[in-house]
Amino acid sequence: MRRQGCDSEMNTVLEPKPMPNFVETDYIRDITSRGLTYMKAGFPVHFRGPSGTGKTTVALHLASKIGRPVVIIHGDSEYKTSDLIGSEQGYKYRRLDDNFIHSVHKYEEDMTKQWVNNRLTIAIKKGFTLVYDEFTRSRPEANNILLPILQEKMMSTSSSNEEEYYMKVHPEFRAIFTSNPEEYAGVNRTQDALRDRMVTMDLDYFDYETELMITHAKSGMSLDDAEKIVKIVRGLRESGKTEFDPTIRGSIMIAKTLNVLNARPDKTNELFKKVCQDILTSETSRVGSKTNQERVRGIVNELIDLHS
Ligand SMILES: Nc1ncnc2c1ncn2[C@@H]1O[C@H](COP(=O)(O)OP(=O)(O)OP(=O)(O)O)[C@@H](O)[C@H]1O
Repeated sequence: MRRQGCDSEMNTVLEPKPMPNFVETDYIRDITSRGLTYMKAGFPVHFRGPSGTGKTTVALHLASKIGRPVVIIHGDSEYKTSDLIGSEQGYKYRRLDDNFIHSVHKYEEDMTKQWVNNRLTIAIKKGFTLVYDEFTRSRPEANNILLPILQEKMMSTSSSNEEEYYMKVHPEFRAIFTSNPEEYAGVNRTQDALRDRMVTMDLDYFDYETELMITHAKSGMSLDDAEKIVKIVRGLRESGKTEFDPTIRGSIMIAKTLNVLNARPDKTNELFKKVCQDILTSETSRVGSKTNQERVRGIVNELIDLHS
C-alpha cells in the first residue's frame, strides 16, 4: 500500500494498492474471500491469532480489496478516546515582548475553538477503511467510542459545536480489527460488546504451502532450499517443546541470513547450523533460560539432520 496523503503526522491515509511479494495460496484466498463477504454484508471483521499468523498482512490485503483509502491505527495502552477521534483545540496564545521595557509581556488570546480530527473520525467522515491493528492493546475506555459507530452508525465527538457533536458514519466506512489472544492475559480482553458487533476469524499458523511460498517470496531463496528451512521450523513448532512457537518470521530470517552469507541449507555447513540455532532459540525462548535454549538447540540439530 502506498502513502496517499497526511492530514497531519498522525493521520496517514494509504492508497489501496496490493502489497509487493504478497503470496496468495488457497489458504489465503479462502480467508480473504470469507472476510470480504462479511465486509460486504456490512460486518466488521476481526482477525484473531497468535503472533506471526499473518493477521496484519491479511487485514491490509483485505482493506486493499475493498478499494477505498485505508487508515491504520495501532492499539496503544496510552490511547485516550481523543487520540482516536480527535479533540477540540484552540485558545492559541501569542506572547508579545516589548524590546525596550523588559517587564512588558502581553498575551494575545485567540478564542476560536476548532475540532481537530484524528484518524478514526477521518475514516468515518470520508468512508475510508479502518485497520485497527492489535486493538486490544488500547484500554476498553478508549475503545468504547467504537460501540455506537459499529452499532448505530453514529459517533459523538464531544465538540461544543452542535453541528459537529454527532457525526454520521459514512456508508462506505468499513473496519477491520486484529488482536492476539496471547496478549489478553492480564491486559485488555476483547470487550464482549465490541466482539458481538464483529465477525471474528481465528487464524492459526499457515499451512505448509503458504509458509513455503511466503519464505520463498520474502527471501528470494529457491523453493527447494526454502522447503528445507520451512520443514525445520515447522518440525520445531510441532515438537511442542518450545516456550513460544517459532513463526514464519524465523523461516524468513534464516533464509535471508543464508542469502547474505551466500550459503545453502546443508547439514554439512556448520554456519547454517549456527544460524538456525541462534534464530530459533531467540524466537522461542524470551526469558533466555539456558535449559530452554539447550533443548531447542538439540531439537534443531535433529531436524537439520533429517531435512537438509
Ligand atoms: N500472504 C502473505 N504474503 C507475503 N508475506 C506474508 C503474508 N502473510 C504474512 N506474511 C509475512 O509473514 C510475517 C508475519 O505476518 P504478520 O506480521 O501479518 O503476522 P501477525 O499475525 O500480524 O504478527 P504479529 O501479531 O506478531 O504482529 C510478516 O513478515 C509478513 O510480511
